[in-house]
Amino acid sequence: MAETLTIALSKGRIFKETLPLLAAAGIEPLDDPETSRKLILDTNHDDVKFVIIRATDVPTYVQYGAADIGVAGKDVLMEHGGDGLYEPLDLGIARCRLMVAGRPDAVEPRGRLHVATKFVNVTRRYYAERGRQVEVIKLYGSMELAPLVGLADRIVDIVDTGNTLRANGLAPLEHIADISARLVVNRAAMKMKHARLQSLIDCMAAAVAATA
Ligand SMILES: Nc1ncnc2c1ncn2[C@@H]1O[C@H](COP(=O)(O)OP(=O)(O)OP(=O)(O)O)[C@@H](O)[C@H]1O
Ligand SMILES: O=P(O)(O)OC[C@H]1O[C@H](OP(=O)(O)OP(=O)(O)O)[C@H](O)[C@@H]1O
Repeated sequence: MAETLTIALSKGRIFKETLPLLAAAGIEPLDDPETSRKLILDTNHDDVKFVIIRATDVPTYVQYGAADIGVAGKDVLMEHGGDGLYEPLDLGIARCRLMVAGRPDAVEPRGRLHVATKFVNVTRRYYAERGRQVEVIKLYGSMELAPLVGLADRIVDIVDTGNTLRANGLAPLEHIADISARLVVNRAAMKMKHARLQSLIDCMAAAVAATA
């Protein structure tokens, strides 16, 4: 049997939207991660496995070679930095925008701007490039709450429909980047398992082109 090919995916929208692209490459899971408690899923190929992990952990697993290939949002990749990763394909799925948001009537504070986010590296870089010293406050979720309770003046978060911001009386203020999910490949695996990975990338690229 050939050496195992390990594919890292997160539950939810990434898994759901990647499935048809993997099916185009002839790869299908034998379990549903939404109902199964298993973290390693078998597929219809004995030598292909999925590992089901948090979205933010995908670059780390692929960087260290614990997974050969994975799917991660560009937001997560920007925050991770991309060390040890090859990014061969924009899958065009899980599209959204990374934005600065705040109260619609937001004024500049007297002191430093306080910005709450889980994207601390991206946020520091964004303001540093604009020559602004800001206080970045690391949160792990529910960023929209921060300006409502006086924890921060702004947030940096994902915006899709804008419903979450609106529901909390916030508005998008500055666009940082357009986001979609990307295929990421471990650099060493790309050499060692080149033929299999390249044919998987090619099949997925054809499926992406067909849906565009
Ligand atoms: N509302 C959204 N609409 C479209 N794409 C989104 C939306 N929210 C997040 N995304 C994209 O999908 C990716 C995965 O999001 P998902 O909600 O599955 O994980 P998460 O909750 O951000 O991560 P974690 O599991 O670490 O909390 C994000 O990195 C982003 O690129
Ligand atoms: O602009 P919207 O369409 O409201 O989407 C934006 C929200 O989606 C994401 O959250 P998360 O993935 O936790 O929420 P979801 O899975 O309910 O979209 C993100 O952190 C925002 O809170």
